Amino acid sequence: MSKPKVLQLGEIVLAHQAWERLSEVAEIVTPKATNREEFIAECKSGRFDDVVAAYRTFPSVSITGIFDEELVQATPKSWRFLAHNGAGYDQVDAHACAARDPPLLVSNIPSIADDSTADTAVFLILGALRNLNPSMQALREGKWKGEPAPALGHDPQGKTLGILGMGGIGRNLKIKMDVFGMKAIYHNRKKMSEEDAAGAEYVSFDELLARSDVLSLNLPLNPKTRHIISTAEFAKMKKGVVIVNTARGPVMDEDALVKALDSGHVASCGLDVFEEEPKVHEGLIRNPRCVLVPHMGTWCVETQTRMEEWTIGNVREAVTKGKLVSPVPEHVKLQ
Ligand SMILES: O=CC(=O)O
Repeated sequence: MSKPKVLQLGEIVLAHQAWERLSEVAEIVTPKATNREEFIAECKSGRFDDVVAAYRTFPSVSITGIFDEELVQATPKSWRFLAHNGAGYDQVDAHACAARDPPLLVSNIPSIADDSTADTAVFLILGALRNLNPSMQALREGKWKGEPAPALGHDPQGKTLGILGMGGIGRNLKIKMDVFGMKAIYHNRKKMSEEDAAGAEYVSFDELLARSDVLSLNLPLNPKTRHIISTAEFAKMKKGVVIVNTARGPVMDEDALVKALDSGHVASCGLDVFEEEPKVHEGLIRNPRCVLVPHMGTWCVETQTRMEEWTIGNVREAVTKGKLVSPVPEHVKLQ
C-alpha cells in the first residue's frame, strides 16, 4: 500500500532524525514552485492531489504567500492538515481554512516558544529602560560612552510592567520580571484566574495604558489587534513610558510610535518585530533610544529544535491518526 503524502514547505534545519522517522509513515513531496503564482498553479495541476498534510515554516511564505482564501481554495481536498512551525500563525487565515469543505485544519506550537520569547522581552525591557543602546553604539565607534554621555537609564525595581495579552509568553515574562522587582498589571479581553495570571493585576485597556511604566505587547496579530496601539493610545500613556514589542509588528502603528519617540512622550523602545519585516522604519533606525533586534525571539538551538520536533509530531499524528496534537484554538472543535 502506498504511504500518505506530506508536503514540505520550508527547510528542516535541526530535527533531522524526527524528519527521517516521518518517512517511515509518509512519502515526502516538495514543491517545484518558487513563487506564489507557480505554487497556486502547482496546487491546481494535480501534483499535490494525494497530499494529506503539510509542514510549513515562516520563510516558506516566500514560496506560497499568505495562506489566504485564494490559496486555501486552490488546495486539493485530500490535503486536510497544515502544521505551522511557529507560535503566531498570522500568515495563515484560520477562518478561510475552517470554511473550506472539508476544513484544512491548522496547528501551531503552543508553549515551546514561551521561554525564549519572554527572555527576548526581558533583554529588551532592560536594554530600553537602562538606555544601554547609545553607549553600546558609541563604544563600537571608538567613542567609549559617547560625548556627551548618554542620559541616565532607569532601574526596573518598583516600576509597573503592563502586559497587553496575557497568554503563555505574557505569564512567563511576568514571572521573570518579578525577580527584577516590577509590579505587573495586564489586560486581556477577559480576566484570568489568579493562577493563570501568576498574580498580575487585571485592569481595563485604558488603565493599562495610563499606569504602565513599561508596556509589553504580547498579543497575537489578527484583524482586531492590528494597530491596537496608535496615536490615541500613546496619548493615554505616561510621559516617559517604555514600549516593548515581541509579538508582531503590525499590532502597533510604527509611524505613530516614531512620532511619540520624537516628541519624547515615549522615552525608549525595545523591538523584536516590525510592521514590514525585513524593512525597518527609518525613524527607528536613526533613534539611538530604540533597541532593535531583527525578529530573533526564538533564535536558539534548543527552542528551534523543539519547535521543529513538535511540528513534525503534528504532521505524524495527522497522517497516522487523522488529527492534530495542538490545533490552533479556532480549530479545536473542528477535529
Ligand atoms: O515569532 C515567532 C513565533 O511566532 O513562533
